[in-house]
Amino acid sequence: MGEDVQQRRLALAGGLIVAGLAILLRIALALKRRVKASSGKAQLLPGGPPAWPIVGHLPLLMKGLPHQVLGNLYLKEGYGPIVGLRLGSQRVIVVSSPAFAKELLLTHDKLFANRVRLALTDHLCYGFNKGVAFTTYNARWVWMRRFVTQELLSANRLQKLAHVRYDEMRKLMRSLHQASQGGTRAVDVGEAVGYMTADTTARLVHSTTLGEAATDLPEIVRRCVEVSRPTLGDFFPFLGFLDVLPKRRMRLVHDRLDKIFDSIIKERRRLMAREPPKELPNDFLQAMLSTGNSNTVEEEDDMTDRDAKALMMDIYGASMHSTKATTEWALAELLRNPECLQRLRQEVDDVTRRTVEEGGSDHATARGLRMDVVTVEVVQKMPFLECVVKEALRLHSAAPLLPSRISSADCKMDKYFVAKGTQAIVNMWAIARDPAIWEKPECFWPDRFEASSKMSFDAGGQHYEFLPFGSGRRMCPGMRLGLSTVQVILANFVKFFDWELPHGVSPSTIDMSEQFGVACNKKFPMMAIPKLRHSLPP
Ligand code: HEM
Repeated sequence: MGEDVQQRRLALAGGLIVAGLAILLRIALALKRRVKASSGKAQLLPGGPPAWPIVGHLPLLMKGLPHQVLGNLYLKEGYGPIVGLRLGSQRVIVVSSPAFAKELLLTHDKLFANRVRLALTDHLCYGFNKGVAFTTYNARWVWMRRFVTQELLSANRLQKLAHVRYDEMRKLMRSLHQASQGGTRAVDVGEAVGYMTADTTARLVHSTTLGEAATDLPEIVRRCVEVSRPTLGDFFPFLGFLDVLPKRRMRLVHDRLDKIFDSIIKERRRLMAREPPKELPNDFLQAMLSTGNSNTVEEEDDMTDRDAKALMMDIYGASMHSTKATTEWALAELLRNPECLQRLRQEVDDVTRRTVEEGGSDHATARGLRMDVVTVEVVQKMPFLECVVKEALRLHSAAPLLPSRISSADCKMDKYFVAKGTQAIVNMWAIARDPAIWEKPECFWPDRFEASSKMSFDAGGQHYEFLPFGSGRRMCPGMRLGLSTVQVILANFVKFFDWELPHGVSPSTIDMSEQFGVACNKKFPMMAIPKLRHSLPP
């Protein structure tokens, strides 16, 4: 008993000493920054609301969804478009204007091209500086990113694999029709789209569906989202050793995913041992396993099985959630705005009819694809659809806070001094709702993006008012695939189905609350009843 009390006292004393040293270190570093700022004739960053001792501005984030709380500092509480905050022991700048976003993502792009190391990178994924999403800016990342862009996401590659996307589109429509029992029951549209994007990604990456490798996929995806929350160590790295439980939970999910990826790779290696090279699938997995894989050494342009698994994890993680979230939000906005839905339907019907009347001059026919599914080529002729998707991306960015970056050297942003090791967050949610930039910012109004309008931005990362795919070196490499997938799904949804809301729900009562997570999703699933307009493609 006595020993127990003594041990607790020792632990408490140890804790106090660590906290005391941390505070002293913090004061010393703050003084050093002040000296550096004044010697370089720069000013210190404007601060946010008063910080709490030790935890800094962390309690602020408990007040609501992080993008909204941080965005409202600028939009409602009179703080500037750049503020310096302290989240735990981490220095963070939050940027809420296109001008500062440009300075960060263009002027200082290289300096801020490093991602932040989090518990989930080490325990759910395959570790920091593996794969392509959670890495510093280094030669290996440059090679990996080029590899993903060329072997998976190039226009040529996507064109060759178009049939996969249309197959999965047909499957999605059949599954919705079945689940709705012939148009009589409401279905969870986002969930169905999520599985469709998972299976499409799987077939693009390794030519088999995920369902074939993992029957418990829905449960694993749910667990992935649950365990991806920030941990104590993300804010206080020196306390990371206390994250025993969250790390254990991440590990358990990681192990289940690892088994699936292992089985996919093993199966391919068996095939490689059996079949001549020309009989093997010409897919991304094959490209990864053919990089001169020594499986032990890590050369810059070589890939071990672990690297291949890390890349698969990143690609699934980055593509599934954001594509699903964007499609679900866009459909929810269309159901809330029946006149937009009607206008979109008119466009889809007109363009598809014209394409057929023109004798199937559409590329799809030339390549032997069925005309019945609206294809990527056909959606390119639908300007209103493009505006609808952009407006959904503006109001409901899958990443309302662009994933944090961390600076590799001191720099100056405008007149402010930003120290090496500062994390930077661009708040797209705030920029998208700034009435100084957007007329009626809260309104779903696709026409604002019309070609003749001064807001006819594309999403390619050059217009800092509108960055749904980010910008600069770390910009989303899957933009082309993500955008066209959302467009194709929506066009087919309105072509083949009339959409009704469940009993008791009207357009004005659809709940548009957000849930912050891997992607910013609808808090409540979009339930709707799909009623067939045309017979479905076989
Ligand atoms: C509508 C769908 C999508 C949206 C809204 C979206 C959005 C984003 C955003 C905002 C980023 C962060 C960019 C930055 O920090 O500047 C990102 C990164 C990334 N996205 Fe996407 N994305 C989508 C689809 C896809 C798809 C289909 C893929 C691949 C198959 C993909 C792969 C990636 C990867 C690998 C990264 C990390 C890039 C890096 O750190 O170098 N995304 N995405």
